[in-house]
This record gives sequence, structure tokens and C-alpha cells, in this order.
Amino acid sequence: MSPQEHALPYPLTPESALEPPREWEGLRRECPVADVHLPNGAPAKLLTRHEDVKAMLADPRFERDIRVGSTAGDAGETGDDSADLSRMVPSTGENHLRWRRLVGRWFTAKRMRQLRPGMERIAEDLIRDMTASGQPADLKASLAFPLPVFVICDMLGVPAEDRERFSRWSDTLLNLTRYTGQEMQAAQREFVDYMAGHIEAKHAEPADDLISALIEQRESGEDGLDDTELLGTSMGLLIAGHETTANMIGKMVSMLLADRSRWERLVSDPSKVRTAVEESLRADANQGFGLTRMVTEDTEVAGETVPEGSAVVCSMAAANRDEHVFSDPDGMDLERVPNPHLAFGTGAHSCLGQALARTELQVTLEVLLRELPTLELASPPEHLERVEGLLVGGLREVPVRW
Ligand code: HEM
Repeated sequence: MSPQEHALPYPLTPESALEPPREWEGLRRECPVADVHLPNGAPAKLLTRHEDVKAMLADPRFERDIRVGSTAGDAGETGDDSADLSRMVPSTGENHLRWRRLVGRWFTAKRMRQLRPGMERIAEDLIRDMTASGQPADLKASLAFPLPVFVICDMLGVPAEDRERFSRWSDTLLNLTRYTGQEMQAAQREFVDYMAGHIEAKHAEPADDLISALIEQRESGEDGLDDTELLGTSMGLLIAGHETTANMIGKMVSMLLADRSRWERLVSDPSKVRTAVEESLRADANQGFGLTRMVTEDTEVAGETVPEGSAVVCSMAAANRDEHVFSDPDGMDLERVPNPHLAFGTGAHSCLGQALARTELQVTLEVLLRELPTLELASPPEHLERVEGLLVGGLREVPVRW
């Protein structure tokens, strides 16, 4: 029998939205380099052990190829790749390093501290609006979806009155199945026109935001980003940072409320918020497709040769439950330290916005614990539904009451 004849269909389906697929544990133990076939029929290798996923994500022989993921998911079905991050920001070689150096300089701990008060206000306002509309409410639509896009607007220096437009553009660019190709192109054109005008305005009147800082870097004679790169960076950050964070807020709150003793412990001791956020990132079994890579030469993984040209899916979520690294991996230890989870990837492409994402998750949780300590899920956790077919995993709705 050829490997593909016994290949598992990928992605694997769990029994409920917050639970891991039951195959993970056996794969990690007995078949760490598993043959799978992707939704478009293409063969791939699936890695599930922490050691292998971590090593491969950092190995330059495993080249990033997000087309492997997108042809397996929605983008391939619509034939549209306008939301392809690799087209917007340099994704390989020296150009990628330069881009990361220039943009990454802005994502410092000091900057994150400065952004906190603004994030807190955004969270408080959104929670106030949610409670004013009555219960039960969908926490995803009321809080998780708008918060990260409003934060990205603040970061780019976009005025508050334009936030709703940003939400709409982001929603259109990311929801490849819900909108037609024409609608997506129209949204992209509007976004590009808006940002081109915004960048021009920042040249004339710089302020304390990422766009102004990047313009200043260039104007001070440093090797900076030109206006086209600035435009691509703005769109890339919106695409990379919105849906990921929005879904993670929804999943984090759901996981913490699914066993309400977790929530109660945090209400009585909010100093555990940081470790609880890390543990939620680790325990998230619904991270989406996983990171896809293309192998550029024959490479040994877990004693097996992965041939050149193979597509490889690195499941960080499966790796994050590896019993060789995490004790009681299927439980949630809200004080787990250290917590070497791989939710933000690792290596040259690891999440550039991870300090921002962490701050958003921490602030959202802190404000929720303070403002709505009686929060609970309005339906049993096993009734929560996953969003299907997205590269980024999430829940359709997060119904809550308080
Ligand atoms: C909980 C929220 C988030 C999660 C789980 C997440 C996860 C990830 C992961 C796993 C990668 C690695 C992709 C790869 O190796 O191919 C990545 C890359 C990236 N993320 Fe995030 N991310 C989050 C939020 C954000 C935010 C808020 C931003 C910025 C606004 C952001 C910006 C980026 C960028 C620019 C990259 C590409 C880095 C590169 O290729 O050098 N992410 N993210």
C-alpha cells in the first residue's frame, strides 16, 4: 500500500469545538511524520511533536509557502489570493530580514505599555455597549472582533471615526468565502486608496504612530520603507493581526468559562492573567490549519527522510499538547511556568505582532474580569461551533450572559 492510500484526511476533525482531534496523541506517539491528504487532494506530511515542529519552523530548508495552506483552504476554492500576506510584505531572504528589523523596532515592550491605556478604553467601551444591548450577547461580535481592528487603527494613526470602515475592509479581505471576488477587489481598492491618502497626510503631519515612525526613519537618511512598502505593511498587519487576535479572544474566554472554576480563580486573583493568557494560547486546540512549509532538500525528521518538494504541515496546536514537554497537557494550569508553547510559531517568521497580541489578550481579560465577574457561557461548551475552512481557527459565536 502506498503512503497516500492510508493517508489521513486533513484537517482532522475534533468531536467538539474546544477539544483536540483524538488522533493527535497517537500520532505524536507512533507516527510523528504522518501522511495526510489536503482538501484539494494534494499529499502532505503532518508533524505533531513539539520537538519536530519547533525544529522545522526554524529550519531554513523548510521554506514558508502559504500557498500550500491557501490552496488547501478557502483561497484555493475561490481562486483568489488577494489577502495573501506574502504578497504584501517581503517574505524571504534579505528583504524579509530588513522588513522585520524596521517594523519590529516599533513592537517594543515600552510601546506596548504606552498602548495599554488606549486598549483598556476600547475594551471598556465595547463591553459597555454589549451590556447595554442586553443578554445573552455574542462576545465575539461585540468585543473580540472589533477590539483588535480598533487597536490596529490606533497603531497606524487612523482616526476613531474611520474604524468601522477598517472593520468592514478587514472582514471582506479575510472572509474569502462570504464575499465575491468583485467585493474583495472593491474592498482592497478602497483600502489602498484610503491608506495612500493617510500615508500622504502623515508625511505632512507626523504624529505618534507606526506610519509616522516609519516615514521618519526613512527621512532621517536611514534605510526605511518606501510608500508602497508602507501600504503593504499596513494591509499586512491588518490581515495578520485582526482575525488571529479576534478569534483568540473568543477561544480564550470560552476555554476559561467552559470550566467556571477557572474564571472564578482569575476573578479572585487577577495577577494570574499573564500566565492564564499563555496557557490559553497553549491549550487552544482550534488554531486552524497549522503552518505549511515546502521542503527544499531531503531532510531527516524523527528518523524519517522527508523528501525534497514535500509539503509539510506543522501543527503547533498538536505540539502544544505534547506530553514530553507539558505535564497534564490536556488540562489547563493557569499558572504554568515555563510555558514554551508554539502558538506564535518560532524562527525567522515567528509572529512579529506577538507582544501586541499578548497585550490585547491580557487587557481584554483584565477588563472582563473587572467589569463582568459574573460572566458565563450562555450555552454548554459542547454546543460551541467552530468556524470551518479558515486558515485561522475560531468559534462562530461566543454566547455569554452575566
Ligand atoms: C493571538 C493572536 C496571534 C496569533 C496566534 C498569531 C500567530 C502567528 C503565527 C503562528 C505566525 C507565524 C507564521 C509562519 O511561521 O508562517 C505569525 C506571523 C505573523 N504575525 Fe501573528 N499572530 C497573532 C497576532 C498578530 C498581530 C496582532 C500582529 C500585528 C498586528 C501579527 C503580525 C504578524 C506578522 C506580520 C507575521 C509574519 C511575520 C514574518 O513572516 O516575518 N500577528 N503570527
